[in-house]
Amino acid sequence: MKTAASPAFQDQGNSSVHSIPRSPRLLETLLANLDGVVYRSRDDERWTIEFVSEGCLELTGYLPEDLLLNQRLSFADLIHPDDREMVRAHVAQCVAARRRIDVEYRISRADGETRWVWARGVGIYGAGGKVEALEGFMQDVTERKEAAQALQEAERRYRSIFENAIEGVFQTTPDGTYIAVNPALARIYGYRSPEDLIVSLRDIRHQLYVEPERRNEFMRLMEERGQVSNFESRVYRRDGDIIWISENARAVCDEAGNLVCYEGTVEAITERKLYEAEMRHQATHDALTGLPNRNMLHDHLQRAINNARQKGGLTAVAFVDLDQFKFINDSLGHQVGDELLKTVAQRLQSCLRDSDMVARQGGDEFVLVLQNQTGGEAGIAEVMQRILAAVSRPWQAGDREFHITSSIGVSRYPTDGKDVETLLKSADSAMYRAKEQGRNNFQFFAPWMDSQVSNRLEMLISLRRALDQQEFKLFYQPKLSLKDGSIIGAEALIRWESPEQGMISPDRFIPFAEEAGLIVPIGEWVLRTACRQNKAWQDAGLPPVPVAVNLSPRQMNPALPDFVADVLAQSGLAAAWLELEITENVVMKDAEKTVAALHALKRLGLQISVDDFGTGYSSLSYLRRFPVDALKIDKSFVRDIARDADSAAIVKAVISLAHILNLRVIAEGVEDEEQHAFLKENGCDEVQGYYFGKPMTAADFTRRLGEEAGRLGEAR
Ligand SMILES: Nc1nc2c(ncn2[C@@H]2O[C@@H]3COP(=O)(O)O[C@H]4[C@@H](O)[C@H](n5cnc6c(=O)[nH]c(N)nc65)O[C@@H]4COP(=O)(O)O[C@H]3[C@H]2O)c(=O)[nH]1
Repeated sequence: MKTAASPAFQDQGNSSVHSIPRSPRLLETLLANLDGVVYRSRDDERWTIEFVSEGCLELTGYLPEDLLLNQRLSFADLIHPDDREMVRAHVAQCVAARRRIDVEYRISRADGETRWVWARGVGIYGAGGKVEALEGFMQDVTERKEAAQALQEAERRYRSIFENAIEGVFQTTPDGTYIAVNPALARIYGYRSPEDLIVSLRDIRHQLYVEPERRNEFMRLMEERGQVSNFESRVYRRDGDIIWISENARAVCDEAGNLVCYEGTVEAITERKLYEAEMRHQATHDALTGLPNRNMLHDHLQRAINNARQKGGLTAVAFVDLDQFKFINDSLGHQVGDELLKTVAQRLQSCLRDSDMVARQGGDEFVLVLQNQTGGEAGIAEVMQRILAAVSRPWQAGDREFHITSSIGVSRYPTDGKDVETLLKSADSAMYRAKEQGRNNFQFFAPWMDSQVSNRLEMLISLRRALDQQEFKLFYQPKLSLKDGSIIGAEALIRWESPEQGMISPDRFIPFAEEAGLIVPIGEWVLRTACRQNKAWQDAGLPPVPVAVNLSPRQMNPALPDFVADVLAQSGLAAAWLELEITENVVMKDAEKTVAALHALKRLGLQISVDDFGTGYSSLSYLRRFPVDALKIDKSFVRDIARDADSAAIVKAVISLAHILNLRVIAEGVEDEEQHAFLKENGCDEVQGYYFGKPMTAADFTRRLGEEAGRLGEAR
């Protein structure tokens, strides 16, 4: 018996007050050994203690005597101030309702520590029904309370994670109904709440998965491995939208190993999927036209070859190149060029079946792969005709209308090549053949085309050699006055005498030389040669005429005026006997710089004419700003003068407007008397064409000038 903690008892000596009778020893021992305290208090403001058992010291740190009749402190003082009101209300309610007191609260121990206690008790009622005392038992439940609180906290935390997770969390039965889901899953699947999802989504296989087999696959993996990771599927949201999700889940089994449910997480990955698809698309498609690019073309063609090898059938590869693309790009700018490429891409697609492919190979080149051509060559030819017609339909850029044509080369598997590279090369060679044939046509590959200089690399090597080995020649074509038919000039036209292929026309190599940057040295050679030749004719006493030299857009650089001055000085030719022919697109391209360069050239004293007039897009009024002396009407208008009223009207309009602008007019490509008569009648100044003389060697032109001198002499 701990004397210091001996039970305190205050006999009230009042028979109306219930009191614990003086206990026998057994009861005392029992009370002393209780893990808690037995108490009796008055139901007054301070809950004055009348009896408290020995455990008081251990529970509160105070001796029973300290509390007895509030000697040191009252029972109310012992209760933690924050809980006092709650305890008071609870006790009052219980007493009033004659219920058992059952309450948990904190007390402040003598050593300052706060402990949780669980107090139970009853009101002791007197004869009048008035409560006389409260009796009960109180024990320390701090450990249980803290454990419960920790559990609650842990649960709260997990619930918070569950409720607030960005990922969806679920539990489902193996037969596909939801047991529990979190708000995120409801959000991902488009339901109002987790409850809404659980009641609405009853059949996961069919209501959720776009491909119901995914559920089978999910179950199979679960059976085999007991889990799935990064399981990606397309699913329906409540509103029918389709999204991508990725699931991580595991099978939950009971102790006996029986499957209870599946639980896991769901991540919405639509954006990532779209991004991945976009990346894949970018790697395999051309950004401008959206068509498959070179990489995809190669893969596709390889598959087409494999297919044709296994199953037979004719596969064709068509190389489509736009004829005037460079010109449009240079003169109208890249934006218009881009629009044109997009238009052509759409038109090509519209000519093909779904199983065919059109890819952009680069620049203005497109490649078509036509599989399983049951119609044979005739069928392919029909498709090519359709494509030529579709590409050449007029197209609109802003408020202007344009025309463009294409040249197509076709190779066939297996006749023209058995692998991707060879088929493409053969189609490319055939395309060059189509260009040579006058453009706006298609050609099937033939083995002899391989020996032609159709490969660009070979072309480049050959052109460089041609410059070094002096394989270029200048021909001269006479220009005549329409007034008296006299020779009033010569146009210098380049020829390439290739040791392997004989005479090659400039149409075949000039565009390539322009593209490859070789036009500058070639152009310099032309200018020197023409000036030297003209000076030689003059020195030989022949009638002096200006020689006209074609200038490519690439030559229009700031150094050109100095270079021309230098060439004139070296050759000794007076500037008045040199004429430079620039095409319309040179004029239009970078107008400010061109105006400056043209003025500098004009200051040297030479003549400038605008070539191929009418084929480009410059307006006559625009020409007012340029210091030019003459316009050359393109031969395409001259050719059609007699047949086509529009061409005749254009030629007439150009002549009269040029005269208003004080410019000379030269018609080129005059081939017959009818054209000659029309031009003369309508006031054209000069003519050039096969009717008066084809381009000829310098020696032939010397003779022609000699005859002219004789004729002039006779006339005098
Ligand atoms: N159908 C027909 N054609 C006729 C007639 N009369 C002349 N021609 C041809 O018309 C072209 C006129 O030259 P271009 O329009 O400047 O067109 C030239 C010019 O743009 C370019 N070119 C020629 N030589 C040079 C050069 O030295 N430098 C540059 N940059 N380009 C050149 O190559 C183009 C073609 O030259 P060529 O084949 O010599 O073709 C020449 C000439 O042979 C005719 O009555 N009927």
